[in-house]
Amino acid sequence: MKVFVTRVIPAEGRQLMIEAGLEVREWKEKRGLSQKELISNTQDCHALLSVGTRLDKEFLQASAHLKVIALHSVGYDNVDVKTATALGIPIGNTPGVLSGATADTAFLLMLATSRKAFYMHKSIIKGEWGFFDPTADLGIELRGKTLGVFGLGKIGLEMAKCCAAAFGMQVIYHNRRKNEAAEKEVSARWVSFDELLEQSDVLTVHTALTSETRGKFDWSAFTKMKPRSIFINTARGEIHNEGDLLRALEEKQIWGAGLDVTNPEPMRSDHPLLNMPNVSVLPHIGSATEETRAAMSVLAAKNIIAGLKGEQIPFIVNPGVYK
Ligand SMILES: NC(=O)c1ccc[n+]([C@@H]2O[C@H](COP(=O)([O-])OP(=O)(O)OC[C@H]3O[C@@H](n4cnc5c(N)ncnc54)[C@H](O)[C@@H]3O)[C@@H](O)[C@H]2O)c1
Ligand SMILES: O=C(O)[C@H](O)CO
Repeated sequence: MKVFVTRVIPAEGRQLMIEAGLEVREWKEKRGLSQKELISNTQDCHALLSVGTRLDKEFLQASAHLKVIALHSVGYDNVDVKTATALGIPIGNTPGVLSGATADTAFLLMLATSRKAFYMHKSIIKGEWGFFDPTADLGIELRGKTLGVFGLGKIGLEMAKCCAAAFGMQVIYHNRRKNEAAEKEVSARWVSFDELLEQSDVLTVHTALTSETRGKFDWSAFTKMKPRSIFINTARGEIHNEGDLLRALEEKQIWGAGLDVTNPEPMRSDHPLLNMPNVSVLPHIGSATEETRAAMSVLAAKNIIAGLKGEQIPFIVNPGVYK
């Protein structure tokens, strides 16, 4: 049986599929696939392993013969899951194995932003390292401050643990429902969304992108935050409104921001956020460690192998497909 893979993936996952007797065809070009290329490459395949490729209704309807689709990500906001379920196609993702690496990225952005690290690094390259000025380029300390987590799930909990252990930060969070197990692990306290905005010194976003979370951090939200607070988003760029974030920083409604995700991606290289001292931006590298990407490829391969054997896939996004 044949699997089409929309990017070259780590050897660990590819090997697992080859050992299971599958023919693996990877898209090796250094550019994304067009919709037409995606459809034509998938036509003679039994499964698709998708690395960040948008899978919309048109693609799924043209590829209804697929026995399984495995995503090389935990997020599945770029897939029309409803259509896949209606067509009987199981969709798999890679939860858990990337939580540590992604939380590390949020922690890195928080610390880098609080000390203007990216901006100061650029100032050396520009030849601006002058005399020692005790009043210039000052950051904000994190010790004992309040961390607000929007979405205390797997990644949010890892971030909360890091912040509590490293800086003794108190953790508050907002989920639709309380996460009592996580509350115990980091002594977290549930608060309303408005209280999260009003009380957080650092507010870090870790929800999926859904119709409820899209655009949640807009002008109205930023104006409720503390003037010396830092906003971190490693979840999805569409959860914040980038124009409103820029204005909130320019008008000092908030102090700083750290982003691993932007809207759109890639961010244009002359975006004004990239020149602000209190802003740190990374190009969506949350899960980008050798260990994590290898583990993600293995989970995706396990989903493909199980799906092609006609078994229930181990990491399923749409369990309704089996009912
Ligand atoms: N930057 C990256 O490279 C990267 C890497 C991995 C994941 N992500 C993103 O992070 C997201 C979270 O991943 P996870 O594994 O922690 O997921 P998770 O399901 O374990 O956690 C998400 C949490 O958000 C909560 N939540 C959902 N909707 C909510 C709402 N409307 N209001 C408040 N809380 C809500 C859920 O209850 C859950 O606790 C993914 O969906 C993905 O978009 C980004
Ligand atoms: O959702 C994820 O796993 C990351 O954002 C990679 O796409």
